[in-house]
Amino acid sequence: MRRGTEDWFARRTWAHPDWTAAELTAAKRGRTVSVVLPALDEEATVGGVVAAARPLLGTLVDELVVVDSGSTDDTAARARAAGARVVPRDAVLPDVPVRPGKGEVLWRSLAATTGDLVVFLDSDLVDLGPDFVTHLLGPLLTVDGVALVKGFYHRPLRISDHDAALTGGGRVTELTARPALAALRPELAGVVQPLGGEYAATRELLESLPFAAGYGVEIGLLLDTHRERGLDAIAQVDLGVRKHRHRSLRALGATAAEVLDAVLRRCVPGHPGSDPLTQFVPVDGDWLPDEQPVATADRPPLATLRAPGS
Ligand SMILES: O=c1ccn([C@@H]2O[C@H](COP(=O)(O)OP(=O)(O)O[C@H]3O[C@H](CO)[C@@H](O)[C@H](O)[C@H]3O)[C@@H](O)[C@H]2O)c(=O)[nH]1
Ligand SMILES: O=C(O)[C@H](O)COP(=O)(O)O
Repeated sequence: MRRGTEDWFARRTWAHPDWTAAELTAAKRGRTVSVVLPALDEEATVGGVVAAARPLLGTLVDELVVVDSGSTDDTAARARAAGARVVPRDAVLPDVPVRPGKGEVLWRSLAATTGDLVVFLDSDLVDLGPDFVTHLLGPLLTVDGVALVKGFYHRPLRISDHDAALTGGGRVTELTARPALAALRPELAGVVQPLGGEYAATRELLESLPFAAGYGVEIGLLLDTHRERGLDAIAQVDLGVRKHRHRSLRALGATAAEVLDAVLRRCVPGHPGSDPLTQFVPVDGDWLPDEQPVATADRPPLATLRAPGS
C-alpha cells in the first residue's frame, strides 16, 4: 500500500468496534437513520435480515424499508411480516421509467426514505450478526468528516452445507474489484470490501453522487466519494462474518463486467462504455455464445432532480 493509504487505514479502520446501540442513539443528536434493503426475489432470506435490524427500530433506527426490485416471489409479504415497510421500485419517482438493476433501486430508495443517515444491507444475507447496523453507524455518528462507512468481514464460500472455512467468498471482489482499484485508483487499495452491500453514508453525500444502475453501484460510490471528498471521508468497520446466497460463476461474470465498466468510466477518460458480455455455454456438444447486457448508464445525483426548476 502507498504511504498515504497505510496512514488512512490506521486512522479510519475499526477492527474491533464496540459501540453499543444505546451509546450511538445518544450520539444521534437529532439526526435520523434509515435502514434500506434492496431485494429481488429474496423470500428465503429477507425476513431474517429485517429481523436483525428490527429491534433497533424506534431508537437507533427511525425507518426500516425494503425496496422491492420487481420480485415475483413472496419477498414483499415476508419483509412486511418481519416488520419492514415495503416500497415497490416503481412507486418511487413514478415519472421516471424503471431500469433494471441494483443501483437503480438504491437510487430510488433515497427518494423513498428521509433519514439523514442511510444504512444499506443486502437482503440475501444469512445468520446476520446483531451489530451490523450499529457498527456501520459508529464512525458516522462519532467521527467528524466521515461520510461513507464500508463493512468488512470474513467471507465464507458455502457451496455445500458442510463448508466450514471462513474464506473463499467474495470472488468478484478479489478477482475484479480489488485488482482494478490497485491498477487505476491505488489510493483505495486499503478498502477491504469495496463491493460489500453493507455500508452507511450521509444522505447529503448519497444525494450528491451519481448511481451506476447495476452492480457497479458500490464501486462507483466509493470512487466518487474518494474523488469528491478525499480518503478521510471513508471509513471501514469489521462486522465479523458475512454469509450470503452465492450466485453462479456465470452470473458473477456479468457482475464483474458491470463493476469493471463503472471503474473504467470513472478512471479512464474517454472510456466509451462496455459492450454486452459474451459468455460461452456448452449445449449438446457445442459452445454457444450468450450475450449478457452490461448496465452502463449512471443515474444522476438525486440532488439534481430535486433542484428547483429541474
Ligand atoms: O436487480 C437487482 C439485483 C440485486 N438486488 C439485490 O441486491 C442485493 C445484492 O445482490 P446479489 O445478487 O446478492 O449480489 P452479490 O452477488 O452478492 O454481489 C456483491 O457485489 C455486488 C457488486 O458490487 C454488490 O452490489 C452486492 O451488494 C454484493 O453483495 C440482494 O439483496 C439482491 O436482492 C436488487 O435489489 N435488484
Ligand atoms: O462480492 C463478491 O465478490 C460477490 O458477491 C461474489 O461473492 P461470492 O464469491 O461470495 O459468491
